[in-house]
Amino acid sequence: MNDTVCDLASKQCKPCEGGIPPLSPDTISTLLLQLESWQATDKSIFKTYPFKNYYQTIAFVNALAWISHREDHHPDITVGYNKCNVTYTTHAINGLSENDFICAAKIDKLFSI
Ligand SMILES: C[C@H](O)[C@H](O)[C@H]1CNC2=NC(N)=NC(=O)C2=N1
Repeated sequence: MNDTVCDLASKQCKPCEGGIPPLSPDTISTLLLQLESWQATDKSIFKTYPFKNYYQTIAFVNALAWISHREDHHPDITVGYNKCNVTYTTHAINGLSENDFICAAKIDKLFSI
């Protein structure tokens, strides 16, 4: 199995303090196919999750924060009454790394619970 085509959500983020190149546009396209409705710029991936109310939105944000802490990889989040926008980029390389896609897959899984 090609390394970019396997279960992203079961992987763990690797510490990144630079020293690796950002993912290529081809790899980004391949990895995006494994996510549910995420969109990409050349340096980030983002998605807005809908919720019924503020309580459910904040419960999601709390679980997201817990996963971010566990993975030591942190998204930018924008919270509204019934929606949450999640944006991942890898600051250390000013672009996208596999960590962004691993976390996005884990957040998709969280949302589907
Ligand atoms: C060592 C550890 O991987 C780094 O400090 C992490 C922490 N969380 C991070 N989160 C994000 N989004 N980008 C980073 O480059 C980053 N670096």
